[in-house]
Amino acid sequence: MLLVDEDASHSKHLQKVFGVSPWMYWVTNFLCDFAIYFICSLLIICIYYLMNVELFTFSWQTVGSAILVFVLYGCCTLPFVYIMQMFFKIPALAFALISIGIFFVGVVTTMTVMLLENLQTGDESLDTAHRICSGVFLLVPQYNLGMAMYRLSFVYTIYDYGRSYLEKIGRLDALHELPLPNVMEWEMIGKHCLALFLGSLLYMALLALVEYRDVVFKFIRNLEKRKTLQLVQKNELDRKLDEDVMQEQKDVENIDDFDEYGLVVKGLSKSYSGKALAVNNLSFSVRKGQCFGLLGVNGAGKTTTFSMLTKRLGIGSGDALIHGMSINDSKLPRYRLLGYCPQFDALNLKLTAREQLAFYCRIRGICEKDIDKVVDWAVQHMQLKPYANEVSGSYSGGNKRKLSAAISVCADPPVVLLDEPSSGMDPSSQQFMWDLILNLRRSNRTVIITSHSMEECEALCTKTAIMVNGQFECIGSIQHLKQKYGIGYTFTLKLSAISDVEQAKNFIEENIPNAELQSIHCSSIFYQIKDPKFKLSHAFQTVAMLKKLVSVEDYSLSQTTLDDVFVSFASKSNADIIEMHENENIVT
Ligand SMILES: Nc1ncnc2c1ncn2[C@@H]1O[C@H](COP(=O)(O)OP(=O)(O)OP(=O)(O)O)[C@@H](O)[C@H]1O
Repeated sequence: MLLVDEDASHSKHLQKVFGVSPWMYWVTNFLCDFAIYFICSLLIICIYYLMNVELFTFSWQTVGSAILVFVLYGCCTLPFVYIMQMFFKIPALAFALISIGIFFVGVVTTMTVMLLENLQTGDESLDTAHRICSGVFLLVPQYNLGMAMYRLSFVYTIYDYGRSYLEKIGRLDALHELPLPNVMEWEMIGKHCLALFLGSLLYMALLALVEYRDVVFKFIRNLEKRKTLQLVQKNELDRKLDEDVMQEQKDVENIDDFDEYGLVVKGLSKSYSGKALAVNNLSFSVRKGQCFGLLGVNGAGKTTTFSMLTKRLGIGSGDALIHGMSINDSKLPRYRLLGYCPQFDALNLKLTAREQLAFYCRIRGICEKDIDKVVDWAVQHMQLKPYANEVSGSYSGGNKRKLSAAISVCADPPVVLLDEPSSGMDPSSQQFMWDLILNLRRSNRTVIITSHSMEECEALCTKTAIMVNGQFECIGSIQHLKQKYGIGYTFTLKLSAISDVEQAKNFIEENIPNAELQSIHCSSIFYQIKDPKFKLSHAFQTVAMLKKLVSVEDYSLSQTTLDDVFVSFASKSNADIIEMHENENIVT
């Protein structure tokens, strides 16, 4: 259950970002699970022994064999379950279905072969069915456990008959000379032990294959890269790039001294479907001590970008360099360089803030003697002291976010990625988070944030890019964006009746030709007037004339803010999505 939980909450990914290699993750889990399983198995055998249940304890050889079978079964079943749990997202469902499945499969396969064996003695036609079943079922760990236990009980049954007979004839002194079969023989538990041993190797190899699939199946990655590049090239022909975005691309290409840069992203792209790009040829650079803001509407591709930077997703095409080293470089010490706060808090809700911070400090290689100091600092600094010893499941959303941010900076990494760091926070917590980011900048850390808020980017970022449908629509400092896009006015008109909208729209467009329609919501019409020399009096006169034709409930004219610019990009995103779906429908 914990594994499903860790995967679903992205805590496993966070551990990997902070330096836990896949093999280390699975080996530690295996050792921990196996230790618990082994102690439980020993306890069962001890209880049998103490309660004088002779079935598995009548001789030391049987006890040893039972322990061997349990050990091999544990080694085989644990990686088998690790693979099975990957198909689930809900921990309780995984627990229920996997345990019921294991029990059911174990009982059915074992009972089938036992029945066939018993029936076979009177009917030779069942011989083939028995041979096939007992051969194929060797692949099932639970069958091997069941049959091994059945064979051990079979030896005991012979022993019990022998003992009763010797007792009857008064020769119990010859008990040790009973001709019992060797339990380790091939047809007894030998083949089941070997099957369990080979099964453990098989399932461990499968687990390794799943974890290292990108390395093992390099051709799939290369194929994806080629496909993504084709999509990027196809898109390149259709799209018209903003001049600042093009300049940023050129600047990135021309960087030859990476010492000044915390992060350089070159032509990063990703496609999930193989048909459309979720991230389309992003290039940007962030100097040390600066904060880069990735601003975009829902679905713009911000999280996908972060997922590639933290290697949760393989890069479709392009590259990213952290302190001059490619993130694909196996020598890159990501655990030392990168801090990451995911969009959804990747916390273990059963641990306290202190425990989680100590856990991640250990993962990140902080000396044991310093861990308490770091944890105290983080708890104090993040205003988590009152809750530090409570399980994080009981925290409010804002405090969970603070804890996630604390985890991302606990080892003082030089590059910090924060995915919507202040989402769900009240204004005072938001201010607190902003102070934290500003402090990171002051201490020469490179910070990259994603956000939906222009205000946040204005307060924190030295460079901001607005992302629409996976690509940058504009990039630059907030001052630059304000100068470039924040000119002119936003003109809003609210009518009393929706039926008047068309007439009002035509009238405005006739009388104010440079008014660009941004959107229409119910009876409200939004225009942008980009001409800085536009006379306000002309707008008022036009509305006064319009009022004679239709009933105007309200209207406003204000200078364009960056939020208006963002909203206009968002409308463009929606329009593009609708157009894309329409095209898809035409094609189908
Ligand atoms: N696992 C996935 N499989 C298929 N498509 C996906 C997957 N994850 C994201 N997408 C698609 O990729 C695009 C970008 O999604 P992404 O989550 O990166 O956006 P975002 O900007 O982070 O949005 P939000 O602000 O809502 O988090 C969207 O169109 C989304 O539907």
